[in-house]
Amino acid sequence: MIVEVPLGKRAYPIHIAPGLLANAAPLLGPLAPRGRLALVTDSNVARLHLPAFAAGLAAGGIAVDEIVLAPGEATKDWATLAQVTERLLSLGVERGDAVVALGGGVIGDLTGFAASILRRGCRFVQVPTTLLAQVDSSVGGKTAINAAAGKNLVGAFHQPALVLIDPSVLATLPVRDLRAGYAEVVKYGLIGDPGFFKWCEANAAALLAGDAGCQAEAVAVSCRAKAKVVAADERETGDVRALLNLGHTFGHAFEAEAGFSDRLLHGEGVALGMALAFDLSAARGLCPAEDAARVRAHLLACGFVLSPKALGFEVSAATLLHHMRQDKKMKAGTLPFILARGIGQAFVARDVPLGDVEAFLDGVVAE
Ligand SMILES: NC(=O)c1ccc[n+]([C@@H]2O[C@H](COP(=O)([O-])OP(=O)(O)OC[C@H]3O[C@@H](n4cnc5c(N)ncnc54)[C@H](O)[C@@H]3O)[C@@H](O)[C@H]2O)c1
Ligand SMILES: O=C(O)C(=O)C[C@@H](O)[C@H](O)[C@H](O)COP(=O)(O)O
Ligand SMILES: [Zn+2]
Repeated sequence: MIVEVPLGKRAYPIHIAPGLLANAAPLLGPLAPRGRLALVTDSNVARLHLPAFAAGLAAGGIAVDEIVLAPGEATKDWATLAQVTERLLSLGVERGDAVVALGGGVIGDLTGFAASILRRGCRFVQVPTTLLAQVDSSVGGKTAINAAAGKNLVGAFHQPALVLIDPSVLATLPVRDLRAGYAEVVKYGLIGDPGFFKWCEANAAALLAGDAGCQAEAVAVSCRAKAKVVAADERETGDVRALLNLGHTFGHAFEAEAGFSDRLLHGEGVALGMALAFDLSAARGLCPAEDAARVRAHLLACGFVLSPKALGFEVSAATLLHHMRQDKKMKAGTLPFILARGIGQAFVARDVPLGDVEAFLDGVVAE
C-alpha cells in the first residue's frame, strides 16, 4: 500500500508492506546516487533488524555506512546531534545523498534534524521500526532534539524524501513500547474520528497482544490521517496540525519532569495528557463527562497509568505550569490548549486562563 503525502515539491510516498525492510533496495536505489547510504540507528534495532536491511541493500548494490547510537530518549540531545553531524561529514555525505533513519521516533527526530542542517540540508529517509514511529513520527517532517528548557525545543520542519514501513518488524517490539505507540494511534480517533475510536476500543487488546492484522490496520489508518493533516497545515500555522498535539502540553511537562529519560515514555505521557485534556474539557463544561470517562476507561484498559502519583511523580502544579510555558504553541503569553467537545471533536481553545489550568492540575497531582 502507498499513502501519498501531497506537499507539492516536498511530496513523498509512504510505502507500507510486510517484508519491505529486507527488500528496500529498489526504492532506495534512486536516493543512493553513489551506491552508498549513511544510516543512523540505535543498538537494539542494529541487533534485531539492521542485518536484514543491510543485506537487502547489498544485494541491490547499495553499501551502508552505519552510525549506531544508544537507545532511549536521552539520545535526542545536543551532544549526540553534534556527534552524528560530524560523523556524517566525515563520511563525506553530500547534499545529493540521503541519510536513512532506521529506528523509532528518537532516531527519526534526531536524524531528520541532522539532515536538515547538514550542508544546509540534505535528503533523508524514514524507516520507522516502532509503532509510534510508523503511525506518527516518521510522517510530517517535525524533527528535533530536546533542550535543557524543554521537549523538542530545537529543531526544524524537514520532510523526508521517502517513508518505508514494514509492520512485521513490530513483532520484536517490547509491549511497553507497543503500548506507548498505541497512544498516538488512539489519538487520531480522539481528535477527529469517533468511528476509529470505536475500532480502537474493539481492537486494542488484540493489537497490544501482537495481532499483526490489527497492527497493520492501525498503521494504515494512522498514516492516512496524519498525511491529510500535514498536507492541510504543514507547518502548524493554522489550527489543523495543532490538533495532533492533543495531550502533549501536559505530557511534555511530565516528560521534562522525568528528565527526558525512559522513566516516562513519550506515548505514556501523551496517554496521561489526553486523559487530562478530556477531564479538563469536561470540567469546563465543554465535553460530556461520559466521554471523558470513556477515554479514561479505554486507556486504563490498555494498561496506561493515568495518575501522576502512581507514575511516581511528586510534582506541584506550579512546576508543571513552568514546563508548559515552554510549549511551542505559546503566543504573546497565551497558551492554546487542545481540548474536546466530545470523542472525535478536538479543537484549539485559546481562552483557558493558566490560573484555571493550575487549579485543575492542583487536584490532579494531589489524587
Ligand atoms: N516528529 C514527530 O512528529 C513525532 C511524533 C511522535 C513522537 N515523536 C518523538 O518520538 C520519540 C519516541 O519514539 P519511540 O516511542 O519510537 O521511542 P524510541 O525511538 O526510543 O524507541 C523505543 C524503543 O524501542 C526500541 N526499538 C525500536 N524498534 C524496535 C523493534 N522493531 N523491535 C525491538 N525494539 C525496537 C528502541 O531501541 C527503543 O529502545 C519521542 O522523542 C517523541 O518526542 C516525534
Ligand atoms: O506531527 C505533529 O504535528 C505532532 O504534534 C505529532 C506529535 O505526536 C509529536 O509528539 C510531535 O513531536 C509534538 O510536536 P511539538 O511541536 O509539540 O514538539
Ligand atoms: Zn507525540
